[in-house]
Amino acid sequence: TGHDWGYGVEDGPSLWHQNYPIAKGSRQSPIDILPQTASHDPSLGPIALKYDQCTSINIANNGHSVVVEFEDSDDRSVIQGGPLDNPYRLKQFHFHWGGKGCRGSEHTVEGHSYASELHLVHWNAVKYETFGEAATAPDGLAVLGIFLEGSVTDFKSFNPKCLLPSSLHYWTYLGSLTTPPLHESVTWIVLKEPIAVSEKQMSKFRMLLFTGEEEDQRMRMENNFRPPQPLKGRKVRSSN
Ligand SMILES: Cc1cc(C)cc(S(N)(=O)=O)c1
Ligand SMILES: [Zn+2]
Repeated sequence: TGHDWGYGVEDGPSLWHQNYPIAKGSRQSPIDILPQTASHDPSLGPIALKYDQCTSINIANNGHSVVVEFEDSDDRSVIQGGPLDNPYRLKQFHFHWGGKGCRGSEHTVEGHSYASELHLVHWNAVKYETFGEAATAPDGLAVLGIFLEGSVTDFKSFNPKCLLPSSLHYWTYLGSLTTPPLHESVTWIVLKEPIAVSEKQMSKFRMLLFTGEEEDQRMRMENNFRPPQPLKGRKVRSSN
């Protein structure tokens, strides 16, 4: 029942290639970002986020993370600009985090991990009919990655608009979903500036539970992050 993969010793990231051979593909995510080697591309314009009319539908523990789904039947909540050729529609957002301390993000910056990473997932509704179809297309998805670092502040609500840092400077590269099925369909846009969350908020993530094979095997949901994957010649570009 449920998924044939996880983050444990028996089913973790190093074993995913057994059921998902693309795990050893040429554009896998996450990666370790090296700011010095990221080529500054003046043709990369700013990203534009239109989340004002966003309508969240539900929040759920999908056994691997906490996910907030959005109504995506029209273009009311979209990301555009930057490396994207057209608007991509907000579908959901979710988080990855560690068990304690500052490990937990999926992308790293010169080997530095953050406590958590927020992924705002968008799909190319101009070229594709459904999210499922877009999720298997090389230009089908755009995921906005935002680092969360522990600090003693509070953040008010999960409206994605107020989850954004002050600067929208970013790195961008072509990659994949970071959990199975690991489709190589994602244009990653990772913001340089993290947002601050309090240890209290982080502890709330850690109270979420993975759904075990047997319902009574409720394991603590933590360390639901995949380690950095080989760059395999890819270029990471930096906004101005
Ligand atoms: C399997 C999967 C689905 C979705 C919508 C998003 C991801 S991720 N972590 O790459 O943003 C993974
Ligand atoms: Zn994710």
